[in-house]
Amino acid sequence: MLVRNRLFTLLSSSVSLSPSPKQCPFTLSFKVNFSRSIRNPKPGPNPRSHVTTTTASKTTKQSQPMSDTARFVRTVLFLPPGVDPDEVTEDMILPGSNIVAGPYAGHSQIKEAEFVKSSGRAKDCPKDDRPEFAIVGRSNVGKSSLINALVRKKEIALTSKKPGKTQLINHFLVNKSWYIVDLPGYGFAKAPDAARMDWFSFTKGYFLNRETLVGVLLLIDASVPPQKIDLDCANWLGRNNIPMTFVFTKCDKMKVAKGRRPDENIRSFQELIRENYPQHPPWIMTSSVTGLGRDELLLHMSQLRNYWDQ
Ligand SMILES: Nc1nc2c(ncn2[C@@H]2O[C@H](COP(=O)(O)OP(=O)(O)OP(=O)(O)O)[C@@H](O)[C@H]2O)c(=O)[nH]1
Ligand SMILES: [Mg+2]
Repeated sequence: MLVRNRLFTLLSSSVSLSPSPKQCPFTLSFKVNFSRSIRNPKPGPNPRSHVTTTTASKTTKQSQPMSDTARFVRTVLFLPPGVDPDEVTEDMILPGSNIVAGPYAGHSQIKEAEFVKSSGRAKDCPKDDRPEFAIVGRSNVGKSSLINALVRKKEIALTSKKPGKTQLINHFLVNKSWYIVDLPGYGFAKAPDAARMDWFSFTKGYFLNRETLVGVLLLIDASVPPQKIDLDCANWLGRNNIPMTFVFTKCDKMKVAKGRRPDENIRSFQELIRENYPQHPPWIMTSSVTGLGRDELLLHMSQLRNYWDQ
């Protein structure tokens, strides 16, 4: 019940949207099925791997009535495999997120990270079987900065004040066992429409064919109000059943244009997402400047990875 109270406060205190959700041009026209919240888990010996997924429809408890709290928890929180919604307690929720830590959360520290290669096309990407996470978002949202913060190396991924720095698919090998992938940003403000569309044709092949993609971290700039292009991207990923985590960046920026603070922008974004997703995708607040959310995000990635690895 504690869980319910805490999240209810978080969501019900949403600031009013401008424009309101009903008039909002960002409203998505479909409901996304997040049943594949974790992509391509390898079939394995773990007896729990088939019991609980994040979808109610797949659990063995389908015929039992669900408690209000369980229903609420399922709608608002991200439940990783192996977690019973009736057993979620407040201390299982990672701070600054809606993510529950489950039994697959494990070793998450990064001991070593190295740049492996840049690829111009999906078919040129590394061909081994290691799981990977793609970092996606608008130009200048902080993708390269987040990678540097995660691996605690200042310049492993090149950052720039000028949007459009990252132009290729860049693979970074972590602990010799999994990849972080830095992708070019979309929606570079000064690019003509044709060039913006190129982003989708460039990355589409990667998203749709990359068998080892565990999930996408979709970065959203928390220092600005919700942007249509971010919702379009989430929309596209959802429609294609590509599991995503919303990673809110720049949460340290308290002095922002138009007077809206990161927490207000995040609530607005969540409100728009909540309208259209039967189950809320995982989200987390981060700052590459202060390190906010770093350890929590790594733990989240560890549980997705470990489940995938079964
Ligand atoms: N205050 C603040 N600034 C940030 C944060 N993350 C990134 N920045 C700044 O935002 C700018 C863009 O950061 P990048 O990491 O290069 O962004 P990107 O998404 O990789 O950009 P492209 O490669 O051009 O798509 C840089 O000036 C960063 O210093 C953050 O968490 N807080
Ligand atoms: Mg970059």
